[in-house]
Amino acid sequence: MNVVVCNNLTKQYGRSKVIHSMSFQLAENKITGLIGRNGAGKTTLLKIIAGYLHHSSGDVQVFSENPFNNLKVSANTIFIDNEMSFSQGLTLKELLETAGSFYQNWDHDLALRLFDYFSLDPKQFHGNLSKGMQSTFNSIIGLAARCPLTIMDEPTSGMDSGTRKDFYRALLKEYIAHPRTIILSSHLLDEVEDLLEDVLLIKSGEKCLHLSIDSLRDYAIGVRGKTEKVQEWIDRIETIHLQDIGANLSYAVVKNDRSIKELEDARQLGLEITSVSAEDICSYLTSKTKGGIDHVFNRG
Ligand SMILES: Nc1ncnc2c1ncn2[C@@H]1O[C@H](COP(=O)(O)OP(=O)(O)OP(=O)(O)O)[C@@H](O)[C@H]1O
Repeated sequence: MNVVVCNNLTKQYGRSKVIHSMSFQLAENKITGLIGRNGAGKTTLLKIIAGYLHHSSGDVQVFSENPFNNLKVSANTIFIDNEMSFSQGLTLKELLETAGSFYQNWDHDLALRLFDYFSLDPKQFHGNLSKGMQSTFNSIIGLAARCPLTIMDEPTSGMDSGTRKDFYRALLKEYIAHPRTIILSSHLLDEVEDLLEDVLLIKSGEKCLHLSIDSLRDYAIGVRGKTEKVQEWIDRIETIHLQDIGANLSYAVVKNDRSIKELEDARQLGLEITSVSAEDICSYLTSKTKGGIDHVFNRG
């Protein structure tokens, strides 16, 4: 069953279109990484799915219903981000106690254990926490709520690296013990790669790729060698990325669908064929130019 189905989904803020005719489905009980650069439209898309924002055209269904202001969707969904606001008069301990009444699968014992582990002060107020501690508290709510659809928008924002690792480990353990549909947005695939089953990569409001993490790891190959040989080899091949890597040396990334003959040609030209990390593939595919930042410095 698909928990989220989008067909030609579009969102405009005034005249500015920020989600362009996006179509995809998210299956039940999978962890999907929503990956994209700053301003790609991740938060907008997640807020539409969570029912916080109206879409402009196309169709979006969550649990088979339009999510906007929908009771079924809000009862089954939690949206965690760093703008979450809580009752200012309540301490963290009181906030945890009241959270139980909002979420039907709330695990209070888990919330308390995580709260202790991350050394949060029960008498503290949410507004007085550091940015990283607010993210930690929000994430505890997100995990303990055990909502069938758990949406986390940059959940580790502000957390130190140890806390991030602990949080992702807690998320994985929770997910294995209590499967649910999780959407996790991040700029950094590296950090979440081992958790993910699927990746939805977006660029400037458009879907770039939606595939399993294994397929993404296998999506492209790199070739490196003398610039003229690299140029000769990629002559009729569409490149994903092309970069100077030293005096008369270049590195090109192409889709991993070359024929055996083409790969043999590359070896004959003295080119080295390498794998490309999933993080690099995402970075190259979402770059504004084929040469990345080097493009800014190459004026010739
Ligand atoms: N309320 C709004 N009114 C007008 N434009 C908006 C509004 N919210 C977002 N945008 C614009 O929509 C685009 C997508 O923003 P969004 O916050 O969804 O991206 P994002 O991928 O989450 O970015 P980041 O990774 O930087 O948080 C950006 O160009 C942003 O300026």
